[in-house]
Amino acid sequence: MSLLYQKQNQEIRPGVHLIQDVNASNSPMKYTAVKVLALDANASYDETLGAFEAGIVVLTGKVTVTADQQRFEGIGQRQSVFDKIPTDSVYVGTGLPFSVTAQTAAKILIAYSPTTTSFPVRLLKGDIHQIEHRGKYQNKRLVQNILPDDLPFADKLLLVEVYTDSGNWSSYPPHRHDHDNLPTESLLEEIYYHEMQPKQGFVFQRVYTDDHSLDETMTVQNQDVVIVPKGYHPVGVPDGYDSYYLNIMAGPTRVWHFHNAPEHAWIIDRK
Ligand SMILES: O=C(O)C[C@@H](O)[C@H](O)C(=O)CO
Repeated sequence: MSLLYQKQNQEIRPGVHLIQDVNASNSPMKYTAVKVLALDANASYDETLGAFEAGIVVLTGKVTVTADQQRFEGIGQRQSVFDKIPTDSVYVGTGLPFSVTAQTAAKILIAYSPTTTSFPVRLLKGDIHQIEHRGKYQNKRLVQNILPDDLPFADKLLLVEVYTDSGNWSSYPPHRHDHDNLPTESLLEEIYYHEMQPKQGFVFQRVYTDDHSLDETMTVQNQDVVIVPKGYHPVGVPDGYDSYYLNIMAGPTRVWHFHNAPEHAWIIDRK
């Protein structure tokens, strides 16, 4: 089973280009799915959700989103994800129709999680994001929380974006969240949508379980997706390149409690 989904570029509607489409039909993921779309200026994408909730993240550009008689005009805060400006997102509740119209050339990520529990449509402005500077030495990363577990605005979805600069590691020391054992650990699947700066760069990502029954190390390139159905999932960024990834997480309980690999937990305690 490959955990790596390389970028596509398929025009699915006039001016709407499909970059990624990972879901239960082409992956083992049960709680999470993702679409990444590039929209030409003035292009529109619309969809009616089945028994899913969705988080629409405006990765780049300016768009107008309509959902459930609400209209959010001119949302989006950046031209590149590497502007490191928290962007805007829209949460759309289960079963609702939505549309996205690009005012400028734009890129959006639509994160999905199956649910029949309704939560209201909500604009998640970038300026509400909780920003974190995590790590030390070559383990530093910038975290911009979009929909963390302390915002009760969704049934299952958790969304966060992470910047890891040249020569650093993130999602490190390795941790897992694949045991439904609260309060110690929650069971959350995870999807990574990666971008690189400069674009020709790559990162290494390893996904592995304690018993190594799953142990895959991948070369991940710009706009690739990596799925983490279970296991530890560290990311290493080569010198000279900067990494961005957006994480989608979901599972039986919407809380992020992870377990650090014991043999590597000392990394956290360095002075
Ligand atoms: O702190 C980081 O390096 C980011 C990770 O926590 C990432 O968001 C993840 O693996 C969540 O489980």
